[in-house]
Amino acid sequence: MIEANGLTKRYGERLAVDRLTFTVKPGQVTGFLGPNGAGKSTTMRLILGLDAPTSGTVTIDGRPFSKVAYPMREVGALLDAKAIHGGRSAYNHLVCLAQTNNLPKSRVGEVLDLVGLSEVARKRAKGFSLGMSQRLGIAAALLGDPKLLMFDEPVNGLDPEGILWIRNLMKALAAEGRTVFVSSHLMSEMENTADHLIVIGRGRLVADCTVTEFIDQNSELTIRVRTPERDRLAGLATGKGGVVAHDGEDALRITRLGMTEIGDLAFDNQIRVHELSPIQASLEQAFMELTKDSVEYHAAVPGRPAAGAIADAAAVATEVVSGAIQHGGR
Ligand SMILES: Nc1ncnc2c1ncn2[C@@H]1O[C@H](COP(=O)(O)OP(=O)(O)OP(=O)(O)O)[C@@H](O)[C@H]1O
Repeated sequence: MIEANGLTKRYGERLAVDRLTFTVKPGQVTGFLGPNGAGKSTTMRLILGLDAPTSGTVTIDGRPFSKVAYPMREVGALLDAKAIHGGRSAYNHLVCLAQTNNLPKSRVGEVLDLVGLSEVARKRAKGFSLGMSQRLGIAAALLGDPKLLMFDEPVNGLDPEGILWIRNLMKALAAEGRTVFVSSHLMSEMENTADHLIVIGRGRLVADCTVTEFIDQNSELTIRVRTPERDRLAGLATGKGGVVAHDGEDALRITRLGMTEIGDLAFDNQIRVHELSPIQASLEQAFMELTKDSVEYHAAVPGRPAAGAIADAAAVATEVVSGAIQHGGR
């Protein structure tokens, strides 16, 4: 279990991590989400003691990482896949790690098999593609058979087969009762992998909830109605407080009114309805909506104010949303 309490990291003027308090529990995959520059890697480095917090604490099973007696047996981490000695073979790289951490050499063959690198084990790591390096990094993380695993953007550089493989691996590790903490800036990836989500924006906690809660709290249900009397129904729905948009010649998209209300409204006014269907926003849309104000770099959009202005104005909105979610989600 990872417990962060008021965790804060400042680099000069930049507050990279801002009073983060959260718990990562065993037996499930916890997705750590946030747009680029949100503070995910910094938080992971703080957990692993690679950087010291400016204030606050973070512990692994109740102890700071520096007090963990056999680090590789307790925590396996993949932070930067390319941070390996390129002149060594994959096999030698893992053997060195095993020896310096008092782990049996036999474990090297096992993890190479597990990540599918046995055939290239004797090749130098500097010739490895990013995907192969990711697999080698995962092999190193698994070497000590640790009960806690942390992966920073593990699907980077992996092809679709590799992505599916790592997704299943993370789920299997969690099913064995391990704590699995994985960062990504891609909500679509986490939607398929994580049970629980910790979302940050500009270093601050934005959401701490299950995937289902996240969708429910951050996406508005839209109802699509197809009717030959589009404009009459639009007027009636607006009168009832609905927010209405046209969706082609004969259809509307309505929010703020439920499906039953819209159906009854049409029936009471003898309007024929040819389709009445719910459209739930995807997790990706919910995530973009929630964090749009806390991304570090915005691409310029013609006709819109400068990125800084948008980000500043909306940082306040993010705080409001954050409060609502944290209180509503528990
Ligand atoms: N060593 C450092 N010195 C100064 N600033 C830093 C340092 N490390 C990170 N930062 C800044 O802290 C903020 C958070 O960076 P971090 O890499 O933790 O974000 P991230 O969520 O992992 O982003 P990404 O998805 O792009 O990797 C950024 O503004 C970054 O520029």
